[in-house]
Formats: sequence, structure tokens, C-alpha cells
Amino acid sequence: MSEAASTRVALAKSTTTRKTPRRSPSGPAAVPPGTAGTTALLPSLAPLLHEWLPRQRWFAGKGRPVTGFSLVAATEILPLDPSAAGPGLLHLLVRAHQPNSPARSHDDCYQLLLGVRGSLPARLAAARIGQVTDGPLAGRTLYEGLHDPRVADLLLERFRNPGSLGPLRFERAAPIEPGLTPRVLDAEQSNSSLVYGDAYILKIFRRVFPGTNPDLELPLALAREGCGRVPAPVAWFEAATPEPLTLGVLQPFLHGAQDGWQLALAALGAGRDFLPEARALGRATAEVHTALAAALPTPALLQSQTRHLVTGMVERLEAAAQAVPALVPYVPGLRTAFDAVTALGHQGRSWAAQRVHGDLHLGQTLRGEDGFWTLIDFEGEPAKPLPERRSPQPPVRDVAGMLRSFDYAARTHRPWSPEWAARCRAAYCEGYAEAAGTDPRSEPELLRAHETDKAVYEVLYEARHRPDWLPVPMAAIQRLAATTV
Ligand SMILES: Nc1ncnc2c1ncn2[C@@H]1O[C@H](COP(=O)(O)OP(=O)(O)O)[C@@H](O)[C@H]1O
Ligand SMILES: O=P(O)(O)O[C@H]1O[C@H](CO)[C@@H](O[C@H]2O[C@H](CO)[C@@H](O)[C@H](O)[C@H]2O)[C@H](O)[C@H]1O
Repeated sequence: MSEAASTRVALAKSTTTRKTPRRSPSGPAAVPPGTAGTTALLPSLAPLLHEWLPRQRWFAGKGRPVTGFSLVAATEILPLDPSAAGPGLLHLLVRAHQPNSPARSHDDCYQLLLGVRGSLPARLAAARIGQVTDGPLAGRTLYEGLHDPRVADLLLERFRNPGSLGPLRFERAAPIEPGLTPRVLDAEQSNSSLVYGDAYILKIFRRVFPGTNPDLELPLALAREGCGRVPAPVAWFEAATPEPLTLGVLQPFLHGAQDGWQLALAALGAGRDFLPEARALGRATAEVHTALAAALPTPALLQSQTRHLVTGMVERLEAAAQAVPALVPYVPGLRTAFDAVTALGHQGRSWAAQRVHGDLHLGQTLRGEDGFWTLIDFEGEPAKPLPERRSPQPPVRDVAGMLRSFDYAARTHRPWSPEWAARCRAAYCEGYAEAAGTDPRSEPELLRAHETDKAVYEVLYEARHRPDWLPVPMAAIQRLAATTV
């Protein structure tokens, strides 16, 4: 996304610079006509956002101060005029400036749905962001709009009656039931979700990127392919900035479904194996891979692409070792996993690549009351740039993610049962082989390299988000560093 701000607010110096809307190098003004009035609001909201944003679970830049904001797009979804009945609703795309971003244009951009009321009813107290002290909204209260049922109702109505609103475009693939009671999903997640009745779940992406989000693109492609392993998008909305930027997806809510992580922990807690489930998950993964390969390009990874794949793994290892010094002693051992793939590439080996899930683990699987497994959340690893997440990769990448997840489940349970994980891992690969016709274990070098890459990612993820969990991937790092295929 080009820096499309017409308003830039530098918090550190408490100065505000306003510029006239300018044309981005690649297209029209990114703050479109009709929304310009709202752009003047950012300076008065910035101090409140500065306090509130870094505390959100979905804020990706934890540990680095926010020094200012730029406005990418602003839309008044409900009138902010104090004489209007009911709440106002402001939709913002704001870039949060943080030191150490590679470039200002790489600062993360967040989607905010800000409710505005004269006073906040008690039932919305937990959603309060703060009172605006100056500017056109002075004296009014700003709050997280998604917690307001009136705001949630309005979003569903927008999907029912698709069309454009300023830079926002609402699309619908199927009829939508009206009048469903909304609730905010209470889950540890990277985005925010609203559930409507027991019928739909709306995921609002928080950190947004230019282009189509794979969590819309891949489920749409799978639905076209007739693959029922993924809930098919019912509706979605995007911003024209100028290339479409996915903001949210509405899909069927799988009522009564339980996620694979909880089910695996329950099995461990009851001293049970998880083998039929693991095998069925392997089959489900293979079916999704087969459908993705049929729907989207499947380039071969020739020598230069293999080199690129391995270079990425090595760079991620080096970056992770810089951030988490505990990794340093294992770097030479882990490197051998990547070197083995390079060596095969030099011998002329090539692998098929295709679009994959990209961040597959037990928490991304749901088992329905009928025992049918579904995969969700095709966004890929949240920390990776979107073009990288959308690039074709060997499908074994997802297999490695699930194998790591069985290891995680076993490690978080007392007493630790490595045999439980080993049996699940084998059953998963067997199920995968039954449905795909190829066993992921038949490419041990590629599998080990991807498992190593995933464990390295997890070390960084846990160090940043859940330091108490760091020993879990570190145990795998020790094992993988000492392994030869
Ligand atoms: N279609 C669905 N039906 C039922 N529950 C769902 C569905 N999609 C997601 N969920 C629930 O919402 C949670 C968060 O969804 P997810 O797509 O993983 O969000 P995030 O990317 O924000 O982590 C999941 O862990 C799951 O419990
Ligand atoms: O679900 P997200 O898209 O937010 O994925 C991120 O968070 C996951 C944790 O919630 C993290 O997964 C890791 O922990 C899981 C147990 O909580 C485990 O099952 C996974 O195997 C492990 O990778 C995921 O890596 C991260 O991207």
C-alpha cells in the first residue's frame, strides 16, 4: 500500500502536519472524495488510539513504541453529527508508525471500527477507548464499535444489501438471513470476529495489506472447486486503496464444532490416543491440497526456486537467532536441515509447489458434531508479507505445521508423552497418504527442513507473544538440530 495519508500525526512531538490529498504513484487519491471531512478527525483521536491500540491482542507491533499515525482511508459509516439519533461509526485504516520498521511505507496498517456516542451505556463500558478532548468530536466518547450490537446489525445489513460506501465495497455470494443476534467471539485470535445467531461468523481483519487476503481468496477457490472442507465465503468487504484490500469475510458458523487443539488436549487428559482423529485430519489436509492444486497454479520448484526457498529459511533462522539468543548454539545443527535440501537441488531434484494453508496447526481445524473435519483461517503466518504468504510452496509445509502441533499438544501436557505425539504424527501422515497418494515422509529432507523452519518461526512467535511457551518449540529445536534424516 502506498502511503496514502492526507493526515499524518506525530505523537512524539505532539505536532500535526496536514497535507492536501495527493495522488499515490500507482493510482487515484487513496482518501477518496466524500470522506475528506473525516480525515481532519485523526489528530484529535490520535492520543486515545496511542493508549489503546498497543494493548489490543491483535496489535502486531508489540514491544516497539508507536510514534504517530497516518490515515490511509476514513469512512463515516454512521453519521458522526451529534444531532443524529444513535451512535456514530467511523471506519478507519490507519498506519501506526513504529521505529525499526524497514521503511515508513512498511509500518503496519490497521482496520478500526470506532463507535462515537455522547455517553456510553453501562453494557458498553468494556469497549470504551476514551473521551475525545478536542476537535469536532470534543466531549464525546470513542469506543470499540464491534461490541455495539447496533454496529454489528448494521454491518450484516450492509452485506445483505451489497454496494459501495466511500472507499468500502461490500460483496455477497449468497442470500443472508436478516435479524440475527450478534455477539463478539471470545477467543484468543489475531483478528476480531462477530458471530450472528448460530448462522454466520464475520472475521474483521485487523492488520491489513494491499491485495486479496488469502483467507478470502483460497476459500473462494476451494468453494469453486466443490471442496467442502472449508466454510465457503458468504460475503466480504474490501477497500479500494486503490487495489482491493480485503477487510472482512462472512462465512457459515459451524455450530457445535470443536477445535482440534481442544480435542487433542482432552484426549491427552483422558489418557486416550488421538489416532482416528489424526488420520482423518491427514485425509482432510490432503483433500484441501488436491483441490487447491486443481484450482490454482502448481509451478515446479526448479533449482533457482529451491535456492530461494532455502535462502528464506536460512534468513529466518538468522533473524530468529538474533532476536532469541537461546537459539544461537543450535544454528549449525539446524542449518544442516536446509543444506540437505540445497544439496538435492544441486543434484537436479525438483518439487511441485502450490498454494497452501500456510499456518496449519490443530487450532485451525474444527470437527463438527458429525465428526467431519474442516480447516479454517487461510491467512498464513501473520508475520510474513502478503506476497510471500500467497506464493506457491511445497504442500509439505502444511504437513510440517500439523506435525509440530501434535508435538506442541504432547509437550503442554503432564506427564510429557513423546510417544503420543509420535503415534499421532504417523497416523496423520498415513491419512494424508491415503487421500493424496503420496506419503509426506517419502521426502524426509524436505519435511525436516520445513519442520525446522516452522519450529524456528514458533520460537520467535512464542518469544514475542507467549514467553512462557518458549520451552515448547525450544525442545523441538534441540531435537531437530541433533537429527540427520
Ligand atoms: N466457520 C466457523 N465456525 C465456527 N467457529 C469458527 C469458524 N471460523 C472460526 N471459528 C472460531 O473462531 C476462532 C478464530 O478464527 P480464526 O479464523 O482462526 O481467527 P484469527 O485469524 O483471528 O486467529 C477459531 O479458533 C474458531 O474457534
Ligand atoms: O492461530 P493464529 O493464526 O493466530 O496462529 C498463531 O498463533 C498460534 C497459537 O495460538 C501459533 O500456534 C502454535 O501454538 C499452537 C498451540 O497454541 C500449536 O498448536 C501450534 O502448532 C503452534 O505453532 C501459530 O504458530 C501462530 O502463527
